[in-house]
Amino acid sequence: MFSGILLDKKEILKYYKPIAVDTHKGIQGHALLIGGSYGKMGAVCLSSKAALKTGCGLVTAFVPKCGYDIVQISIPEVMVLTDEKRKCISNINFDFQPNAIGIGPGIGQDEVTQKTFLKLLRTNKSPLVIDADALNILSKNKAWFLLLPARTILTPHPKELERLIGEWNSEEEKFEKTISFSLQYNVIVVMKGAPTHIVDGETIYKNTTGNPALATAGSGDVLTGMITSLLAQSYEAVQAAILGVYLHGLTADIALPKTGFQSFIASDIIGHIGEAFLSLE
Ligand SMILES: NC(=O)C1=CN([C@@H]2O[C@H](COP(=O)(O)OP(=O)(O)OC[C@H]3O[C@@H](n4cnc5c(N)ncnc54)[C@H](O)[C@@H]3O)[C@@H](O)[C@H]2O)[C@@H](O)CC1
Ligand SMILES: Nc1ncnc2c1ncn2[C@@H]1O[C@H](COP(=O)(O)OP(=O)(O)O)[C@@H](O)[C@H]1O
Ligand SMILES: [Mg+2]
Repeated sequence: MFSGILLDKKEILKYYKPIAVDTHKGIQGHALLIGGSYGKMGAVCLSSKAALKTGCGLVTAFVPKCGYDIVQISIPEVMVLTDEKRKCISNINFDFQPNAIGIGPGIGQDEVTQKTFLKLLRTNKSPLVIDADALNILSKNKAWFLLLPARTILTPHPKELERLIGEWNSEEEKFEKTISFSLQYNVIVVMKGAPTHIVDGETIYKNTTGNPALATAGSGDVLTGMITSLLAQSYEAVQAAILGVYLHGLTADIALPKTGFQSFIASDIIGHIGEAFLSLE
């Protein structure tokens, strides 16, 4: 029997903050999405667009040089900073203080990318979401776990989770190991799956939205953008994770009668974020 907290609409409305009438883009949060590499620029495009569509005022994407035109043309609302390298990220450098940073979608695991990620971990002052290849880099360098800022959000799928915490022999052991990891490093783990669980120390949240339509490329990249956006809008870390996961799943539930399971793609998640928010009003 599940003994944690079920994430249904009633629970979500405890955290959800409607937009203030007098807000403006300058106080609505500035998210920085760091990712992309040659052939995987779509991942960071999806994250950045999802961040905007989840309500933050400004979004900047930091990408390798080859991503400049791709991001500018596919999402004109997003600002772009580029690395000096063409195909991968080697020197993360920006001259503003983001309200939240999401790193990992499509970033690859090149040696130079690993080095600059380490530098970011040592110097960063913004709330952080770590996904995809940034998680895989962490798994290859487990000593870096100690550098994770308190309340960092990690969003592994089951394979990424296994790389982080090692194998498990039962569901129970998987949760025990994830809870220990979360407690030891004071981080929040979004255990993506069907369903997704969010582990914050000994508290476990179980999501109630979502369906197999989400089993499609880029679905997690979108989630990273949504959670980073909420974090940039001043939601506390676990609340950003919870609300992001709930809304992400809800988009697929809303879209399903129109798209069916098969034709739903990650861009359809982004296309339905508005309806998901409206259902909370
Ligand atoms: N359009 C794009 O640019 C895309 C880029 N992507 C990027 O590609 C890189 C590699 O990510 P991947 O996740 O594909 O590669 P990984 O090697 O991390 O994960 C794939 C492996 O995990 C297993 N796996 C995934 N979900 C699972 C689940 N729910 N249960 C059990 N096993 C599961 C798969 O069977 C496979 O063996 C990342 O940087 C990611 O962001 C992907 O997100 C796909 C789309
Ligand atoms: N059968 C399913 N039911 C519900 N959610 C699913 C299902 N399959 C995948 N998802 C969700 O889709 C997302 C997949 O993330 P991920 O594997 O990182 O994708 P990608 O790396 O391609 O962006 C997660 O949020 C996961 O919970
Ligand atoms: Mg992923």
